[in-house]
Amino acid sequence: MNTFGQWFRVTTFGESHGPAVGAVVDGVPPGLPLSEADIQPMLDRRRPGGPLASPRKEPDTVEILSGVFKGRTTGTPVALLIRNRDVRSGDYDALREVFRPGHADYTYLQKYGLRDHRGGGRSSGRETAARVAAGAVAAKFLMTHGIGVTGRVVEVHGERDAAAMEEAVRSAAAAGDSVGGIVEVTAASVPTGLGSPVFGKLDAAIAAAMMGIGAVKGVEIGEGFAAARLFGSENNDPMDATGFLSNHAGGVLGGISTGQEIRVRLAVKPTPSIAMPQQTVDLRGDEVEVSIRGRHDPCIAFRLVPVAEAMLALVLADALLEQRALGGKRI
Ligand SMILES: Cc1cc2nc3c(=O)[nH]c(=O)nc-3n(C[C@H](O)[C@H](O)[C@H](O)COP(=O)(O)O)c2cc1C
Ligand SMILES: C=C(O[C@@H]1CC(C(=O)O)=C[C@@H](OP(=O)(O)O)[C@H]1O)C(=O)O
Repeated sequence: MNTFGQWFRVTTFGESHGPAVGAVVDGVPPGLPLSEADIQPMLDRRRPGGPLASPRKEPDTVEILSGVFKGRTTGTPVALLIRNRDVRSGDYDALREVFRPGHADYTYLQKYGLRDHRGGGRSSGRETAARVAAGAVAAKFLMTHGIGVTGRVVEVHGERDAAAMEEAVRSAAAAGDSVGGIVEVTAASVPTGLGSPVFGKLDAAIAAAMMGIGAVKGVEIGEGFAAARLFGSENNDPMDATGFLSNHAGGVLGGISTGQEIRVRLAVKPTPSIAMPQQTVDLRGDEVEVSIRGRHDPCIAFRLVPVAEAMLALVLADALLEQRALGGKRI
């Protein structure tokens, strides 16, 4: 069973080098005003291009195929399509029989017994375009409850200053290498009472959603790992008659939202596909050296910000619908 996605449900489809990627969003309440213009800005923030990202030229134009009539959702599945426009599968010819260190090539073959070697296929970061489109629908629904989700890169390769972060990416790319970073995503004006105390914990749902994004290797909520080094007196959030006096918990206590800002941090690993020579094996198990050409992000953290926002929006939309359905405190 999924930890989230029981009420506001999303499936994505498509491969990086197929004709399109897309999403089907089920459970969107009827009557929500929705058009492509609500979704496109979030996709524009995610799409490849620019000095710090893959040079693949994808317009990432979204089409709404169903679930909307006269500018409002009908309560039926909302299908979203994004066509792939700049596929260059020849880049992967030399990798047909080789496992890229750090990518999903080896494990995918172990699981399915076959592999779409063209750009990672289903394991490509390209799939996140579909999630962002779905997340934009969730964000639109959350807006009707006054909830807003925003993210930012807070660190790249240990650097926190914007210019130093950019330089870290540029110099790694110039050396044929890549760097990772930390992304923070927050949700404001979340009502109290979302989530459940045991299996449907809101923090567990958030962690599962974030870990479900490629290249994410760690998730923290509130103080996260730092809490392990604090005293209880430092980590607790005392209350007075006006409410909580601090937010070390990151907006969730006992699996249920406190009504404070939800604060999540993601550790994003360095991009696996790098030009620098690396040791690996081929399909026969023979040792080979691989140097990966093609169009890759030298740092995924910047690309991941709208994806993390989308995932948090999807979890919160799901939790809101659950709260409505279970007839708990009225929201
Ligand atoms: C938005 C985004 C962009 C990505 N861009 C690249 C890329 O250009 N090259 C690459 O090798 N991996 C890229 N990745 C990472 C791989 O998709 C990911 O590392 C791979 O699927 C293995 O999964 P794992 O890192 O979660 O174990 C990207 C991931 C995301 C979310
Ligand atoms: C295309 C996108 O990112 C891609 C993610 C990716 C990977 O291996 O994850 C590899 C690269 O693509 P290609 O398959 O063309 O080599 C990136 O450009 C996108 O985000 O839209």
